[in-house]
Amino acid sequence: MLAMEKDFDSKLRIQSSNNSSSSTTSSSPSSASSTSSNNTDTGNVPRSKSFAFRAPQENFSIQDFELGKIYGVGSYSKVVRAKKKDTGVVYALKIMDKKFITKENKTAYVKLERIVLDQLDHPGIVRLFFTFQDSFSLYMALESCEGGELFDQITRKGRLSEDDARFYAAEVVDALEYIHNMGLIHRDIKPENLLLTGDGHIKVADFGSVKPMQDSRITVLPNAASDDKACTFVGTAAYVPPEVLNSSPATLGNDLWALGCTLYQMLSGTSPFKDASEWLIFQRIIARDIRFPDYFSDEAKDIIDRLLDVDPSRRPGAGSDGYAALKAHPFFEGVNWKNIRGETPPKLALEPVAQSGEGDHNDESSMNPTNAGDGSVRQSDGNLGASAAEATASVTRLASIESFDSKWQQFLEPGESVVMISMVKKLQKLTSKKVQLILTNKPKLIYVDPAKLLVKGNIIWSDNSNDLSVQVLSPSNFKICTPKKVMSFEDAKQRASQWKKAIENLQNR
Ligand SMILES: Nc1ncnc2c1ncn2[C@@H]1O[C@H](COP(=O)(O)OP(=O)(O)OP(=O)(O)O)[C@@H](O)[C@H]1O
Repeated sequence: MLAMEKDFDSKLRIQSSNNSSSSTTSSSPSSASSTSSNNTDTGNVPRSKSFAFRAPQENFSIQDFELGKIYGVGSYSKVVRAKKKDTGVVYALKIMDKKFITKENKTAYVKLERIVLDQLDHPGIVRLFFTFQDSFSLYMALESCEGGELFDQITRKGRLSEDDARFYAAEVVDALEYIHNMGLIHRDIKPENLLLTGDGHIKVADFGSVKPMQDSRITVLPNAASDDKACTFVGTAAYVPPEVLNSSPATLGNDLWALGCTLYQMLSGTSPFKDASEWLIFQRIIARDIRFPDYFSDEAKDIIDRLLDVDPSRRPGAGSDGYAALKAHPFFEGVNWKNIRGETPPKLALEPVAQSGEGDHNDESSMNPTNAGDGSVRQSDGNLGASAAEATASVTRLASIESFDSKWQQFLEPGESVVMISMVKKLQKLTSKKVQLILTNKPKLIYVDPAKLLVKGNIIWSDNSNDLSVQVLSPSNFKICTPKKVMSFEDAKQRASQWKKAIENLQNR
């Protein structure tokens, strides 16, 4: 952890020029909007090995901020609304626990996101203003997106009108054109990572999976590059293109496929390759099994069909004429590409009032910055109407395909399918045991001894959260609570919140 702190420090203090002025001019959201532009010229992007970050590392402490609600919890971070006490400026503070990041080997991802966001300057991309750290945590002060996730808008509205979907898709296209021109592949485009400003404009977020292409204009520090380990993919199951499932290297076509899936989801309310388990989702993707609802216009069907081309180089935006082909598609007719940020956005659907558990926003432990990275329960995840398949498809890795082995089928009845499955550790006071935890659409929740292939426990299902609930303690650790028993589990793939979501979605189905 110390090494990481030093590493961050040294990388952040390479050059002092510009920094003092940038810290006063660029560390507030208002200055961001004045400097933001659609300009894809990278003249202002430092390209040498030694450079000063635009977003400086400040000597702030968490006490300098008044913390508000938790915007959300990621696999290794927590994002909290935070008002700087002296200036009154509101940020989205991304808090990462150093110990956890180091333990989980996420250092390279954190550095990469930091350095990439630092060099991106576009109104459609979440801006990084400054960073700071203390002994326990790293903090990134991001532009606060008060409108929440596009995912929540789709969930609250059921589905979007074609005009509204066109507006959001055009803003995403505009930001993606910039990202691709900078030589980056985002690799996790999906409605959860498309945030909205308070007035309803799109901001692309979550650059933790970003991949710089060979000719990238972005300067990447040593050890900050993301890796593509064999047998894993980066991204989210429901939005992954078929070539990635066949282990082809990432191209910008990945993002265009994901854009097609996202547009489909805006118009229909669900992603195109929806199914009861990741395994089935992958099968659908490989078979390119797409069904368009009747109410999709011909233009919408056509653009989605083209974006979901199995050949990544034929997706509009990936060809030799670049984004011109995508922007000229009849679906986008009438879009004023020169001034899309000047258009009036769709009206935001507001958060439904007080679901149970919503009061946790002010829960002291979740507001305690030293708990950063503890993966406290994601607050308003807006997922109540979403299917369990989609919830479980989120933030999962291809490695889980291997755990979806036919040997688990013997624990299913005919017609029953797996919603979520993980090799987890069942923690007891002094010992821990590896078990296969299996959630099915019945619903049924069992854990199985993986060596003896014996059911070791059947957790009595209840749709009532008083009788069955999941408590997330960290990205990896969670408890399943029933009136008689509390069972603790550790999921090495950090899917604690996904387990919670999957179980709750089945309870709310
Ligand atoms: N700038 C922001 N403004 C408002 N909310 C944000 C902002 N950035 C992130 N969030 C919210 O916080 C949640 C957690 O974000 P974070 O970047 O930590 O992880 P993630 O992208 O959700 O997940 P993962 O790291 O697992 O891919 C997001 O889902 C989003 O809803």
